[in-house]
Amino acid sequence: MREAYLLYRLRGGYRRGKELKTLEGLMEVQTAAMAFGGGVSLLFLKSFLSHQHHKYQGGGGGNLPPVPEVPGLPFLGNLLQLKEKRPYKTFTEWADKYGPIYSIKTGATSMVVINSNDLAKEAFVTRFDSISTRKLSKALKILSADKTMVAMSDYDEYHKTLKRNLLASFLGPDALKKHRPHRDALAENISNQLHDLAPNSSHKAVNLRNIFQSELLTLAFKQTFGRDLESIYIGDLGVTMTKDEIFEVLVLDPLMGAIEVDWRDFFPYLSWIPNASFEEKLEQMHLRREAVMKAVIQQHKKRIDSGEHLNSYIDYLLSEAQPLTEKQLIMLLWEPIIQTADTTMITTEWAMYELAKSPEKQSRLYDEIQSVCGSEKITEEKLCKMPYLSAVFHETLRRHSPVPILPLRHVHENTELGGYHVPSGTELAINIYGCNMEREIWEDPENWNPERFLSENKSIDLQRTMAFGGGKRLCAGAMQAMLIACASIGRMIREFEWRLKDDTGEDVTTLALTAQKLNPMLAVIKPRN
Ligand code: HEM
Repeated sequence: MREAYLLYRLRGGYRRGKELKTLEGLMEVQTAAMAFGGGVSLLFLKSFLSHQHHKYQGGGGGNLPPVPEVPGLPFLGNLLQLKEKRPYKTFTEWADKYGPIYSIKTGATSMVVINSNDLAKEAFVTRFDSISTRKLSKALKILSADKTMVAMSDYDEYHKTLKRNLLASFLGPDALKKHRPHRDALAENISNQLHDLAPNSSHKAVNLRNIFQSELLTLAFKQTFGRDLESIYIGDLGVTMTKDEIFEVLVLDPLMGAIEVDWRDFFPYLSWIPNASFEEKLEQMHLRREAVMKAVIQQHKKRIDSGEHLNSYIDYLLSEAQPLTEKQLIMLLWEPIIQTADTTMITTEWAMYELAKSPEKQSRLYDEIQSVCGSEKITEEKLCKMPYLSAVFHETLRRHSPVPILPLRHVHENTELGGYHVPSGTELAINIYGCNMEREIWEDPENWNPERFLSENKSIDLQRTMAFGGGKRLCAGAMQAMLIACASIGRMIREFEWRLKDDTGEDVTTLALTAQKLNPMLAVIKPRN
């Protein structure tokens, strides 16, 4: 068994501290393009330019002007200008120079980038019918099992059915009520672990991420399968995996895999050229995830066959939903696990980082909690009475939007945005980070300042900051994320005083597909009386 496990690891099973590859990987595109040689490049350049020319002259645009272009290079377009690991920053800088909507070329693909709230709303609602599909990168195609999940599917009947299922059993108001004991257990467990660590935290700082992430995974398993999972034998791989290892296969690997760059994404007409190492890496990731999910599903199918039913997503999908293929079942059960374990943790960690950095704001929040709860526990019912806590949550989503660029949308018929003609075949990037940094809407946007939401004098709706997207593709888990993050932040501030272990100034660097803090927050915590 141990040998099989070692063999599996050697084949690339787990890699900690692996090198990040985002658009930095575009450098490889340059190398690849050079490798094809000048003659070939010129040939493609000619066909590329003629294609672009026809697109912009093509029908459907009426008299509307084309979207302003960011100047780039022939053939490569703007690829080399996107080497920065955080393209949302580059997009936002370009918005200052070229306006809130512009078009860029990533190789042979035209992409329109939107950086303002009004334009995003236009794309979410008014023009949605022309922009409701997705054209996935090679990596996302493999990892989403070719759109077999809610978030990556086109907006069609399949998507609507899946989203309905998810809301009915997992994330809608009734389902959230039923899963309440699991969220309460999460808050309780985090509190207990922090109390255990507090006495030594001035020597050994507390890494909230480790605790929170593991509890979120527990929650995700309870909601998806009815109970937590400590370890499991994976028949297809011949190994037993611990919870940490399962987390790596189900959450960390796919998050990293999703940002792997295959140069053929930028030059679709070169798709016939093999890129075996890329495909093998992603396929391995997919197979490992599938093997783990299959093992867990098998275990629970046996439970259900034996007559034991639990309040869980798998019980719902197998009894109430229309029949699903094995591939669909695997993907639908995996999706909320990765979604639960990632963005809520990112938001909570950023909020706690900002509060630990700012003793006055921390005190203000503590005073609010005390005045509402007195000697009683914080419960979800009391959250609506705490406007400052809500403001902390929304300001964190604004300043540190966990999904800084929405998954790309595909324009499938000629349309318009902001008074410009956008031809069919264009990719659309909605830069949520850019929208949340828009100076006309947010004063001093770089500054994390929850007070800005208090002056609004009205309740804050979940779409105020664009962090959950909008329209028909609005995040299905927004309410769950809000409940977990607010209840946990409230409880952690109520029970402890937080300060950063090393307050060495701003540390707002991010990592990966979602805007995870690059360096985990390390804090010293002191129990309050
Ligand atoms: C703070 C936490 C979260 C943030 C900021 C967030 C953000 C987002 C964003 C930006 C989208 C894309 C919308 C689009 O493409 O237009 C999305 C989609 C989605 N999210 Fe979340 N999310 C969070 C938590 C969750 C949780 C906890 C779940 C489930 C357990 C979840 C489930 C989904 C699903 C299913 C979709 C696809 C919706 C669709 O395509 O119709 N999210 N989320």
